[in-house]
Amino acid sequence: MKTIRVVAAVICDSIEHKTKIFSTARGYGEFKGGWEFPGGKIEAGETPQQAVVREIREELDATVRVGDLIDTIEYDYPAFHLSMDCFWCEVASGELKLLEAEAARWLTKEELDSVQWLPADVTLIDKIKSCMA
Ligand SMILES: Nc1nc2c([nH]c(=O)n2[C@H]2C[C@H](O)[C@@H](COP(=O)(O)OP(=O)(O)OP(=O)(O)O)O2)c(=O)[nH]1
Ligand SMILES: [Mg+2]
Repeated sequence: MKTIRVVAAVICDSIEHKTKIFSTARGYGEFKGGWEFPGGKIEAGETPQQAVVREIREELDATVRVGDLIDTIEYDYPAFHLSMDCFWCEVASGELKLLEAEAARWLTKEELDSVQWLPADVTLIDKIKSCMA
């Protein structure tokens, strides 16, 4: 099965004290309407961290500071294997604009289960919860 290497930005209000997490609903394609973390495919020659910064500029028009790796999610979709590096991030400059997503929410720990996550993200959510205030 083909593996696609993806990065995801788990943007929080403050990496030091995480009370809210930014999530978006996909605006197009097979998973349209599913909730996820902004990001996308790593391009040739890029580090995962560089891919995060590029993707967030492309999708949200803002610059993020990339913190620690939270987890690498390995998940088998019917058509491909997903390998996704998920990083804590904070907005460094600019405002988050929805250039591709159809909706976005800042979710508290209690609200994290209130959206329909993409299947690969479900295990990540528990890990995120355990790191939030
Ligand atoms: N960005 C992102 N992708 C996710 C998450 N969970 C999950 O299963 N995926 C899957 C959906 C897609 O098949 C793939 C990521 O691709 P993408 O569509 O974001 O890639 P991209 O931004 O480079 O977009 P494109 O040019 O290929 O349209 O990973 C997630 O939390 N964030
Ligand atoms: Mg994307």
